[in-house]
Amino acid sequence: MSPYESEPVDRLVTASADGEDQAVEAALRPRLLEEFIGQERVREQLSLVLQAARQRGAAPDHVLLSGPPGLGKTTLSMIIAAELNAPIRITSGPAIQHAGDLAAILSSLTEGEVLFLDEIHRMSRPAEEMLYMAMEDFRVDVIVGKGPGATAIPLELPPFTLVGATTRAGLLPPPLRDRFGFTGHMEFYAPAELQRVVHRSAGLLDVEIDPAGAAEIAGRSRGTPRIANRLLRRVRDFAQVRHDGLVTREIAAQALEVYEVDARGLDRLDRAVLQALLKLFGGGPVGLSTLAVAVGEEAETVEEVAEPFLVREGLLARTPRGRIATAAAWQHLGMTPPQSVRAPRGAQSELWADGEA
Ligand SMILES: Nc1ncnc2c1ncn2[C@@H]1O[C@H](COP(=O)(O)OP(=O)(O)OP(=O)(O)O)[C@@H](O)[C@H]1O
Repeated sequence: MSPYESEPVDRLVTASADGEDQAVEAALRPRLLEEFIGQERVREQLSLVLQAARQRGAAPDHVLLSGPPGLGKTTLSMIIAAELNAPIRITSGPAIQHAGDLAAILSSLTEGEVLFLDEIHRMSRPAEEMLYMAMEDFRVDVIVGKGPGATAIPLELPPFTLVGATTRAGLLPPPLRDRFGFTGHMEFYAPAELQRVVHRSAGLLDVEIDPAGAAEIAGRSRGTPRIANRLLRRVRDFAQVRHDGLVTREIAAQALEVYEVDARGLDRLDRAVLQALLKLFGGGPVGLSTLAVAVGEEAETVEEVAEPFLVREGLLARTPRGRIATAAAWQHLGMTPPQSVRAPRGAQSELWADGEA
């Protein structure tokens, strides 16, 4: 299971969508490629694929979108359909347990339709094998009956475009990966891009916000538009209830302090892990299970929920000897590392190369 998928959804900074997100997201999704913010490379590549297909009057190659949740894979798949003026059918790997489930979907597609298959890496093996043939030859063999009397009835499919999304392109079997004509790798968004996302969403939600307010929310959103949109909604509540509705830098910062999302996007659990590492273990190295006991969480929760972001932010490093805090971690919590840690020797020294003396 991916570290992303195992995140509990009750965290404000989780990248997975909860019920409220799903309801609001539909309204916030950009509809066309030119409204889609950031991901310049994927956008340019995709725009060429789509334009060429439109010129040829044919369905484009199948598209694979890979990257962490909440970066806009579903949104892009809808944009692909909109740009092609084609209908879209949305399903997901876990929803397709049997090859028959997939056969039913494929056989009801219309010509040129876009089929969006989210979490494609979680499809069952027989369905996956059926998909190979459907993608390549626009044909499936439907098996009728069981045992020695079973027969395969070939079924022609209209040309369609599969858009697969995965958080883990590496988990896809090569035969499946190879059948996509184009793979777009989605990256975390830069703060300036997220600021534009916040600004745009604020406009759609009728929230009055100034540029510094949008920047403040963007900086705490962990590079993820879904989180940016969620934080914006919480900040909007705060601005409306406690103030006059206008979101400024100060209001955004105050609101997110109430919700325990700090200036760098760390929440309570992330900070508890760092604090234990620094205060109880002098910055490490300390074993995962010891660290987990210190924060009163399961080792899996610390490893899969808190650590990926802390590692990505360069605040924590996983080493064979245990978890180590980096110079940036001490700095972030406003603490001075002990002398022994400030001048490390050997293997750890590169962790300090860009930190304070
Ligand atoms: N580039 C973008 N510009 C503006 N809004 C965006 C962008 N990317 C994502 N969003 C917004 O972020 C939210 C989440 O996007 P989306 O559902 O497409 O993510 P996802 O990658 O499909 O996530 P998951 O893998 O969890 O389904 C949506 O509300 C969408 O409007």
